Amino acid sequence: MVDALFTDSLLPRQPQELAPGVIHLPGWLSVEQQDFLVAQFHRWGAGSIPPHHPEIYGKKMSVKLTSLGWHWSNYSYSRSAPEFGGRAPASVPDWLVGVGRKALQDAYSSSHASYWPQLSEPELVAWAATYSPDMALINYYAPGTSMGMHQDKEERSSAPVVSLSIGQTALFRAGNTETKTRPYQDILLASGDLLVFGGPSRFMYHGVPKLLEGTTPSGCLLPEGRINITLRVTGLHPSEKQA
Ligand SMILES: O=C(O)CCC(=O)C(=O)O
Ligand SMILES: [Fe+2]
Repeated sequence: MVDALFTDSLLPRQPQELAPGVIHLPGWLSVEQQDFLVAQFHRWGAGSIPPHHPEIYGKKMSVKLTSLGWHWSNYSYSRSAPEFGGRAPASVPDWLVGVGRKALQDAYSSSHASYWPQLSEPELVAWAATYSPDMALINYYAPGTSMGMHQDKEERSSAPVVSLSIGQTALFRAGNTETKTRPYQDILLASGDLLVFGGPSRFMYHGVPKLLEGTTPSGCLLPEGRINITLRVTGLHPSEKQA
């Protein structure tokens, strides 16, 4: 009861630099943008690779996944999905690349980021404009699901990861780059929040221990659960396939 009183919307949510390179901007997406992304989520899900529970070493993840640009399976990227008739995912649309660029520009502006990337505003704008994510992971967390601590390290690029959240609030655990264990910081990622992690924290361990019940904003087009979209630069050539 008391816990519920002090979670999420009742606490002031401010932009926060959790660690060098890790910036959380609460409420970055407007309600209209969130609505658009929910509709888009359904369109992507109806495409060549339906949301599915990926298997990791034979064990199914609780989260459902689809992707753009590259298919992800068992810690590796491929251009097509053998599990889905060899079909290839749709590519990352230009508008979503644009969202990624704006995300870097906003998150890493000197008003939020004091440690990294330490660029002047014009340098930041120019750098953000070169961000070209060639893959997006689109996760759906049904109520009660979670994601264990892991590093996003299948990419051969150290470009930042841009993460967007829609629907139920998630407890997100931002760890360190060495171990899955402490020190870590727990934050709440609510509908519309932006999180970026790059630079010295690009390969930090992170996970989602749980979703919070009763936190779907009223009017949200996603009736339950949570969508998380991460944009990544794979650094892979389109003709490559990871073993
Ligand atoms: O759902 C999240 O906030 C994080 C998702 C994530 O870590 C991943 O897809 O690799
Ligand atoms: Fe991740």
